Amino acid sequence: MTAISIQHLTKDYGNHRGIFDISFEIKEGQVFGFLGPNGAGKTTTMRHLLGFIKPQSGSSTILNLDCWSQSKEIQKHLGYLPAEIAFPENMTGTQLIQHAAHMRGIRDMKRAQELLDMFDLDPSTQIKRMSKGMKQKVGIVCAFMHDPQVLILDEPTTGLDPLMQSVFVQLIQQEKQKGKSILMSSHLFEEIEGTCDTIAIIKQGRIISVLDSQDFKQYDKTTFKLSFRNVQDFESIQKEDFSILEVHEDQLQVIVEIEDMKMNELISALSKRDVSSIREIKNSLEAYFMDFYKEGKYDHA
Ligand SMILES: Nc1ncnc2c1ncn2[C@@H]1O[C@H](COP(=O)(O)OP(=O)(O)OP(=O)(O)O)[C@@H](O)[C@H]1O
Repeated sequence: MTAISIQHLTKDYGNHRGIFDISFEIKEGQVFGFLGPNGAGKTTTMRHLLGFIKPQSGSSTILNLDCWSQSKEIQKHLGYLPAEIAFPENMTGTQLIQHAAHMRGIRDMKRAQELLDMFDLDPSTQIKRMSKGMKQKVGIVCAFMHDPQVLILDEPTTGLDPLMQSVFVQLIQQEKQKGKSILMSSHLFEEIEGTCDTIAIIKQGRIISVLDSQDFKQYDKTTFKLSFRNVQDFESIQKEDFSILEVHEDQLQVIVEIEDMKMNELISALSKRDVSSIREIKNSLEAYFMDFYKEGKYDHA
């Protein structure tokens, strides 16, 4: 069954800003990553799903309910974590969580307590005295505590430290196991790589690429910075059949991108040469996405 469906969604704010002809579907039990540079249109798309914005054209549904006209019904099945959470500052975290539970008619606070334990949060502090990370944890508890069927998470790990980011990845994996459908925007490649079945990349309001996790494997390449002790070896390696990204003559350095299946060929070529250092310089999936993020590439007029 389709959990979220977006069909030709458009909201033109003028000056090429907004979203244009966005279409994608998220199936039940699917974790869908939404990636794109600042101002690309992720939040605008999500706000349509929440029923906060009326589309100029196109439509969106959650669990076959229309996001604009049936948003109240959708709320019962939806958990939402906004990118910027505006909490009432004069409450404690506990009061806010209880208030949110009351609004949703939740009496059993077992799941809320499990989430508090998982994220190691004592919510008794006044919200105005909480750090950004603590507020984010309160937001996560409020988004997940009613065990919603569909989750929309806008940059959910903003402000969380690396340990808590990994706890969050575990939470997403658990929810996926339970069959929940999740749309999540993020700027963190590891988070996306560790959780998502499908990724859509949005740029300047348009979807420019949709990949599924099988496709990521095709980008299993590693980039190495190789330094040599002599000019002959530095020059001869460039004549081998490797994809050379950069050459730094003054440092006798070559930057190569190697597909995993060609790794043995690289090792064999290096064993015949005098190598002073080998450094892995970046994750290939990240490199792949960076290509889309870069100014000028895949831009629409
Ligand atoms: N209410 C509005 N009025 C005018 N322009 C808007 C409005 N809301 C968003 N925009 C513009 O639409 C574009 C998309 O913004 P959006 O917030 O959806 O981007 P985003 O992908 O979520 O960015 P970020 O990663 O920075 O959060 C931006 O150019 C933004 O300035």
